[in-house]
Amino acid sequence: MLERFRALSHLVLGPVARWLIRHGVSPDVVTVAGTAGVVLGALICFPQGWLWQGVLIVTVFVVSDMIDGLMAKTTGTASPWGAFLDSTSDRLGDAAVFGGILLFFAYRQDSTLWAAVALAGLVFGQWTSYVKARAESLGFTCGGGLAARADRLVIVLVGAFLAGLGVPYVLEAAMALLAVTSMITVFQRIEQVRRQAKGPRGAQDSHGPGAAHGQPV
Ligand SMILES: CCCCCCCC/C=C\CCCCCCCC(=O)OC[C@H](COP(=O)(O)OP(=O)(O)OC[C@H]1O[C@@H](n2ccc(N)nc2=O)[C@H](O)[C@@H]1O)OC(=O)CCCCCCC/C=C\CCCCCCCC
Ligand SMILES: O=P([O-])([O-])O[C@@H]1[C@@H](O)[C@H](O)[C@@H](O)[C@H](O)[C@@H]1O
Ligand SMILES: [Mg+2]
Ligand SMILES: [Mg+2]
Repeated sequence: MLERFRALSHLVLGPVARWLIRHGVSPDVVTVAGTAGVVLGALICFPQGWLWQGVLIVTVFVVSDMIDGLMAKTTGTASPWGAFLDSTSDRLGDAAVFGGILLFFAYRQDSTLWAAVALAGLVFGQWTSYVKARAESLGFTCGGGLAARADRLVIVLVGAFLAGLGVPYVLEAAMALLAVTSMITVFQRIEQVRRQAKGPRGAQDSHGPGAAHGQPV
């Protein structure tokens, strides 16, 4: 849903990207540093119960994930390596954010139930991304759906921020929403792939999806 704001985010973050480029910073450095910041911020702050503080730190670093690609496109250095580094780093950052919230529920709230819901949000979120990555590796088109990554991050971060300010049950509601919407997104994406695979081209065309990779479709 938030994907439509990508152009707007480029407009807002353009000056930051150009400043970093002028100072000789590469997109890969921004990707790696941003991921490290997300991981450290989430895993240090959330299990301690420092929720709003953790959200502010994580938000600063998660925004760098919009800046790295913008820098690469601005300098004409966008590459398959950059795409690979960016996507695989995102998985680690996401795991730290949801893992941090899981540890918060387990150790600060003593709630196995909500820790399990956070785990479900983590698993369905990573599954969503994997479905897209695997589908694209087989030559299918796949993406979008109810809760893509930016949507998932905004839901968990807004929920944690408000919970940190003392709003009751908002983090629980956010985690439940995430678990459900991410699961729906998995099925939406699987259905996208199934339609292509079982359609006339996917089933019959030996030059269609999957053929180039020597994989069964
Ligand atoms: C008073 C103070 C209040 C403070 C309140 C704080 C509360 C904070 C709460 C929430 C904020 C959360 C914000 C988080 C937004 C997350 C957005 C996000 O995840 O963005 C990531 C994606 C970027 O995706 P990706 O990495 O795939 O794209 P890139 O552009 O990087 O391109 C990748 C290609 O680039 C090349 N490449 C990359 C790297 C590299 N090293 N080399 C390369 O070559 C390569 O070709 C790659 O393929 O961004 C998006 O998806 C864009 C859309 C996101 C729009 C987000 C808009 C946020 C909107 C709302 C925030 C609501 C806040 C509400 C606060 C309410 C508080 C009560
Ligand atoms: O698939 P998803 O998680 O909703 O959203 C995202 C993809 O659209 C993007 O291509 C990739 O770089 C990110 O790491 C993330 O995976
Ligand atoms: Mg990025
Ligand atoms: Mg990314």
